[in-house]
Amino acid sequence: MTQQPDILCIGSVLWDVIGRAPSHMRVGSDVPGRITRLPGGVAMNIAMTLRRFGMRPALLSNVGRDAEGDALIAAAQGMGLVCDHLYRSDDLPTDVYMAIEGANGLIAAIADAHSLEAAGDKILRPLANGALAMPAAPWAGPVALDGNLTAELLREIATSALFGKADLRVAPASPGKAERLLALLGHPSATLYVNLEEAGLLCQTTFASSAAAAAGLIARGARRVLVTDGSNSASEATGTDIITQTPPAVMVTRVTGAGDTFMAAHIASEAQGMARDAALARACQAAATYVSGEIP
Ligand SMILES: Nc1ncnc2c1ncn2[C@@H]1O[C@H](COP(=O)(O)OP(=O)(O)OP(=O)(O)O)[C@@H](O)[C@H]1O
Ligand SMILES: O=c1[nH]cc([C@@H]2O[C@H](CO)[C@@H](O)[C@H]2O)c(=O)[nH]1
Repeated sequence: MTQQPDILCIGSVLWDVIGRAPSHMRVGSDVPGRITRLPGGVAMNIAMTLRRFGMRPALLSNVGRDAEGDALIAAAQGMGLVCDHLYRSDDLPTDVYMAIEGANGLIAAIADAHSLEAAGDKILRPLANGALAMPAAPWAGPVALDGNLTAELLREIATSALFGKADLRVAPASPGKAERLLALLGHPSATLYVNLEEAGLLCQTTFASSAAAAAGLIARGARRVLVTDGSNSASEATGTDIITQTPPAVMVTRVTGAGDTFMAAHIASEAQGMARDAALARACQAAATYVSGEIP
């Protein structure tokens, strides 16, 4: 039986292939280490985290009809993610992201999300054909949308009636793709989740604080934004005010994924009816707990 989701995660769902070595690495290094494969892609990461916070996300993406795709869907279903609405392409392979991490941090990464880009608006069919929604009754719940979609598709979403009633929560896929989100900046029901660097890229400037960045994005037409800045304060801004809070101090053992944890905790807190201050505090706390190495 198809499970009814309470949030849609739209964007990349792929395999992360991560090579990790304990040594300091540079261009051309060839060192012993470990290579692992785990479910990834921004939409998938957000969905996995939302699930931990008690929500029931459905994935909208392209997954190939290949062995990698079958294994990825089995992993997602095992975590309780709704996979019934994924587009399974016969000719587009499952996407993959590859990163090399040394003792000195991320050395380099390549995101091959070409199949998602090629699938285009086919991934959105369940929002029009009645499977999840239809033009006469558009999806009226939360949507976590990632910036792996092409700028063209993001522009279409920004004006589509299929998203006219949705509570859009938007995350960039990487600093390199941050500018794709410009199409959604003026969307009347979009909330943007960005870090300080991404806020600067969207506004073509640099900001000294999350509050300044949040104000800058509102000035550029955003309806609501949340800006994080690592251990420094995080801010939420609307057209009327800005609230700012400082995450609790913790010992950092991991950083990748902090932004996803912040966003998922914030969305889940609001879905549970928490007020703005409380939701921001819970998101800061959850992401700080995550970077400290614990599971929030
Ligand atoms: N050093 C830290 N100490 C405490 N909390 C932190 C630290 N780094 C990150 N956090 C928590 O995580 C949130 C998001 O961090 P950050 O701004 O680094 O996100 P990000 O750059 O999107 O992360 P990533 O891209 O690695 O997932 C912060 O608002 C904070 O709550
Ligand atoms: O362009 C992209 N870069 C990185 C990711 C994902 O983000 C995580 C790393 O920051 C990782 O899961 C990767 O798949 C993506 O989906 N698109």
